[in-house]
Amino acid sequence: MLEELKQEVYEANMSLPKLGLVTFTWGNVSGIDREKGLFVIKPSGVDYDELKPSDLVVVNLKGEVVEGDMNPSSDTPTHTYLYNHFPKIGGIVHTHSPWAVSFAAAKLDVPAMNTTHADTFYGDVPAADALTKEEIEEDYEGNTGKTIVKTFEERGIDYEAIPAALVSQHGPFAWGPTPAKAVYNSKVLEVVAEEDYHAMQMTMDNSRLPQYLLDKHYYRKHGANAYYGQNNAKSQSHAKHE
Ligand SMILES: O=C(CO)[C@@H](O)[C@@H](O)COP(=O)(O)O
Repeated sequence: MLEELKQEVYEANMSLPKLGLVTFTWGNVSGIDREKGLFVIKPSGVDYDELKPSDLVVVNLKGEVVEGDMNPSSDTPTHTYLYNHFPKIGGIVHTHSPWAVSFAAAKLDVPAMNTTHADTFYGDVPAADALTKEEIEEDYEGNTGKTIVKTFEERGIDYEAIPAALVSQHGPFAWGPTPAKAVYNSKVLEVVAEEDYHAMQMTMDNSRLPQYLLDKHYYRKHGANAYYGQNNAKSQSHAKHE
């Protein structure tokens, strides 16, 4: 079942160690077949150098395993929630990449401080609200997806214009129309998080790009009426820093 999607998701998973985004077995990539309502995800705890396309687990949008001998990633409930609430995404990546995790640990947005950021993210990448003790005890992974979606809804952020979020004290989730694009967005996030950290240390400031420069770079890559957001879309987090 879904052999082509398994190959695509396998290749996306294997690009994570090549891009320096994962250590050991940390991280996972999934991809969805929207017509079938099924997604494919990395099995939990499997070393990347031992992973095979046939190991990937097929899961439905209730989070139930429909095919696979291994346990799906422990983050499957988060992927499930995001696929159900962000209907235009086709792939999701979770990593523990160190610079993005540093911002997650500090519960800080990754600010849109440079044009590399603006080429991919139309504003600050938000740190989702930290889960309460009750939410963690109730369903940590499921509520992780919920806090990401709730943060985007409350802050009025277009999930296609800013295809990533930080889960406080855990790490980044990134997404896109395909698994490969989700991996690309995950890597850009790690690069700009490191750049921001150094800029903030040197200037003790986290100043933002002016809106016109954010527009110029973002829409140069995505087009005036970008699939990703609308011409005048402003992430709430960016608007407040103008
Ligand atoms: O952080 C955690 C577990 O605490 C996970 O995101 C990470 O180890 C990846 O887990 P999986 O191997 O995908 O189950």
